[in-house]
Amino acid sequence: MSALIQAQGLHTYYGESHILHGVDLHINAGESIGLLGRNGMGKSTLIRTVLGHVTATRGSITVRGKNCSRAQPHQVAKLGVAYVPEGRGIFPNLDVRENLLVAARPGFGGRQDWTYERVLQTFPRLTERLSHGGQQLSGGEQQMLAIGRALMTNPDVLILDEATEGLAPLIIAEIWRIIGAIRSTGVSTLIVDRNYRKVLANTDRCVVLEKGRVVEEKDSATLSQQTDLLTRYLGV
Ligand SMILES: Nc1ncnc2c1ncn2[C@@H]1O[C@H](COP(=O)(O)OP(=O)(O)OP(=O)(O)O)[C@@H](O)[C@H]1O
Repeated sequence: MSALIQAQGLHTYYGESHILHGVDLHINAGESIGLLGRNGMGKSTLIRTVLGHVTATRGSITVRGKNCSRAQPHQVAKLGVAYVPEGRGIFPNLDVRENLLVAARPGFGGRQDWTYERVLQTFPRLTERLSHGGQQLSGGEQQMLAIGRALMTNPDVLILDEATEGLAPLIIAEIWRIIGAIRSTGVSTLIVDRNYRKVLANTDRCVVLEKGRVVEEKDSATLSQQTDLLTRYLGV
C-alpha cells in the first residue's frame, strides 16, 4: 500500500528547544491513526510539522509522493490534507451556512464527494443552527462546524487535534460518532485526544510519542490489551 503521508526522521525545534528527535510517521489511504503520548511529548508539534506550520530542520515529508519537506500549509492542504486545529478556527461573524460554503472546494483530483447537503446530513445539529453566527454556537457546535468545514474541502486525510477538548460528555459522544462516520467513508484520519481508550477504539494503528521520539507503533487492538505499555507511556 502506498502512503498518502510519509514522514521520515523529522527533527523539529522551537528556537533552541529540540522537540522532535527523528520521528517517522506514515498514513496509508483509508487508514485511521492515533497519536498518543502524555502532555508535551510532541504530538501537536508533529502534526504542525507535517502540515507545514513549522519546518523540520532535518528529515523528509512526502504527501502523495510529492516532497513537502519545505511546503507551506496551503500546499499541503491542496494535496488533500485537512486540519481541525485545537481551538477550532471558525469564522465567528459568519453563520453556519456561510462558514461551510466559504470552505467548499474540490479535493485532490477534483473530487467533490462532500457536498453541503452531505455534510449537513452528517451533522444534524448544525442543520438546526444554519442561520446562527459562529459566535452564537456552543463549544460542541463550533467543533462540529470546524469538522464540517474541513470536510467541505473534500480531504483524503483529516487531522483532528483534541477535537473533544472541553466539551460536555453527550457532545463528546456525538463527536466520536461523527469521527466514526467519517472514517467509514474511507477518509484517513489522524487523531490526537486525551481519551486514549477512545483513540484506541477508533483507529487502526497507534503511534506513541515520548519526549519527541516514537516509542511504540502497533495496531490499536493489540495495544489496547497491553496495559503495561499504556501505563508506562500514558501514565494510566
Ligand atoms: N510555540 C512553541 N514555542 C516553544 N515551545 C513550544 C511551542 N509549542 C509547544 N512547545 C513545547 O514543545 C513541547 C511539545 O509540545 P506539543 O504541544 O507538541 O506536545 P503535545 O504532545 O501535543 O502535548 P499537549 O497535549 O500538551 O498539547 C512542549 O515542551 C511544549 O512546551
